[in-house]
Amino acid sequence: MTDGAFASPAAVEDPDALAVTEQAQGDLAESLRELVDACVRTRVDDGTLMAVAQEVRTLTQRLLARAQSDPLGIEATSDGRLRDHGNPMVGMRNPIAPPLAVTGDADGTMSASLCLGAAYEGPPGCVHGGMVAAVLDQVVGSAPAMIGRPGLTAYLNTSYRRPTVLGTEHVVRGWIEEVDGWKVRARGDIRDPQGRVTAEADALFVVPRWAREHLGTPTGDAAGIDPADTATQGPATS
Ligand SMILES: CCCCCCCCCCCC(=O)SCCNC(=O)CCNC(=O)[C@H](O)C(C)(C)COP(=O)(O)OP(=O)(O)OC[C@H]1O[C@@H](n2cnc3c(N)ncnc32)[C@H](O)[C@@H]1OP(=O)(O)O
Repeated sequence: MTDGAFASPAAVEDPDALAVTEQAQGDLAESLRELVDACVRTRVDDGTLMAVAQEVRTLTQRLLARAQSDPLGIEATSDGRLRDHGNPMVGMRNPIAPPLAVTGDADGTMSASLCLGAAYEGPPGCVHGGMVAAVLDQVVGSAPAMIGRPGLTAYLNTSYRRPTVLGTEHVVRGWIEEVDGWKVRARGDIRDPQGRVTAEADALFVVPRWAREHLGTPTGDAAGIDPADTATQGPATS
């Protein structure tokens, strides 16, 4: 929920060099997304499958020649923002991530376009329900983060109204319903190209006690939004 929502407290040493590294990291992850999609859909012969598997293992060893043992956590990036590049929904470095590009409107509504392929299939031709919930978790949870309250999901109640179809552009939105101290209740939905809701969520995000002293008072840093102003606002309906 933190992806780009906060400025780094420390200056980035060499942003130009870091931008080059990020470009290479992002390109690697994107090439692996293509590989995953090809892995699911390929119909080549058994010999080719075995040969490719061996080649992939060789490539894996090249990457592991220098690798950290811990997960990525949150890092300062070349644009001076804190980002979680390992995040499985938005992470630029994570081939499992679609990745979602979440942006905020002036009224605090967060949105992202969503078009998932064969690797995310649940019911035939449709997005897996767990993936639908994860996407909503991410986009809805980014709304509290944008007002300085990057909470963990306490609950996420998801209603599935229609199938979310693979290979089709959907719009995901999240917005704040109510702010109560460090607790933020937020809602969101996914709509198909006809504007029909395929899934919607009602969620509570809580900034954990261990994080509150580090955050101090909510900063509203990323959007300059006063939580009091957004507490009763929903999104513009379309
Ligand atoms: C820098 C940050 C990093 C932020 C980094 C963000 C990374 C991205 C995360 C992506 C989204 C996820 O996947 S999050 C991962 C999935 N979620 C989790 O793993 C969360 C696991 N649960 C927890 O850690 C905890 O239970 C918390 C944080 C939710 C709350 O624990 P706590 O901090 O000790 O506070 P606690 O006193 O228990 O609760 C605080 C208030 O919230 C209410 N509350 C708590 N849970 C619920 C609930 N399920 N339903 C209703 N209300 C609830 C309590 O009644 C209380 O209200 P009152 O008495 O004050 O009125």
